[in-house]
Amino acid sequence: MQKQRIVIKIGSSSLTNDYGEIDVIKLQDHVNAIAALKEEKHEVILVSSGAVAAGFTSLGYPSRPVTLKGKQAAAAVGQSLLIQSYTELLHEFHITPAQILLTKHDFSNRSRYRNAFQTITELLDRGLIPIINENDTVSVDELTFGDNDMLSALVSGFIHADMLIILTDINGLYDQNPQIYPTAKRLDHIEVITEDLLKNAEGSGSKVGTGGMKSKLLAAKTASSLGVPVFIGIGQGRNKFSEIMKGNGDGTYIMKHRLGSINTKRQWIALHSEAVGKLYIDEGAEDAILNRGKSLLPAGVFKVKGTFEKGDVVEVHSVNGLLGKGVVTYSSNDLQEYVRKLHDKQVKNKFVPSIEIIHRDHWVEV
Ligand SMILES: Nc1ncnc2c1ncn2[C@@H]1O[C@H](COP(=O)(O)OP(=O)(O)O)[C@@H](O)[C@H]1O
Ligand SMILES: N[C@@H](CCC(=O)OP(=O)(O)O)C(=O)O
Repeated sequence: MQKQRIVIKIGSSSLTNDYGEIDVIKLQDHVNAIAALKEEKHEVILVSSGAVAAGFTSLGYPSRPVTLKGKQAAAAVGQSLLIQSYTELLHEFHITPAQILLTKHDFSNRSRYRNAFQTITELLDRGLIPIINENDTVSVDELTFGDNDMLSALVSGFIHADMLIILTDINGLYDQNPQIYPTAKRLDHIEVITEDLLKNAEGSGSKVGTGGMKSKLLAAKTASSLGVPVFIGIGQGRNKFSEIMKGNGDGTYIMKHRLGSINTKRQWIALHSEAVGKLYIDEGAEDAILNRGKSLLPAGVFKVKGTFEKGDVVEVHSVNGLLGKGVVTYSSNDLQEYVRKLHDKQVKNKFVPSIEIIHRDHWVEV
């Protein structure tokens, strides 16, 4: 098999037991399989949960804490225990891991986003295994990724992974929660994640996991929209990841065919940037940018709202509502002036330049 770049997300339930301890047998199995992938020269990025689950016992909690300070303190303890265990086990295979703790801010800030990308790429180029987790100790509720399923989807899009493997405690997605409906059927392959599938994936998971199947599906939807095929399921033994990559995994494959990957800048605009203004465009401009792949020109803009600078991200609306987001090449002041002149019959014909306001490469539809 050709060299592939694989993101593997391992949930708390696949790393720890219900008593807040790292399950060394489970961990050893993952490490053996990662080492097998490395032997085959694949690049591996691990998104590992388990910090809270591995740390709460040392803090004297009887079960996974529910308060923010409890979870953050547990993560501070558990994260170092986890990395220590990974380091020791990977060392047997002469593999060095590198810990990366990310916050949502690292994605929303364009230069931090670029830096994270460069660091991960450098680690991969040098043969290391980045082990990523959310920086739980400093992330507060409204500023979190939600869960590591979503973090793994964002990471896999961001580094253009060939596949995202979400390893969990169940062999894939069922048409209903199998814990409640014993006749539920496993879905082997899906292309589109429908509202129905999401509704039937609600319901709690293990005592140590956070998101349940629904969060995995939402993550798969994001990864899929970024052109990354996803596997959700289980596996055992040294060859579990290579078997999953070959299509023989015990779980659900989610892949859309004919989808190319989306470049990192457009991913950032779509998923992480904050729009600071709004442009309202007419039907001709809507057709040009949505159906004809054109850049947005000033002639189609009839209203500018908000204060922004050249290089900021703005929303674009038409009478049909929000169309997408893009990076503007004008400040709001210049643009307002430009649009005013353009629509002023007195000066209209004297005003010739027609430089794009949003270049097509810096535009994403919602
Ligand atoms: N439709 C469904 N198909 C499969 N699993 C489901 C479904 N609905 C709910 N679940 C639950 O989701 C759980 C997996 O989520 P979770 O325990 O959070 O995993 P992890 O710790 O690996 O992130 C399963 O064990 C199962 O109980
Ligand atoms: N960042 C948290 C994990 C959050 C999370 O999404 O957990 P899980 O549902 O087990 O993948 C931790 O390390 O405990």
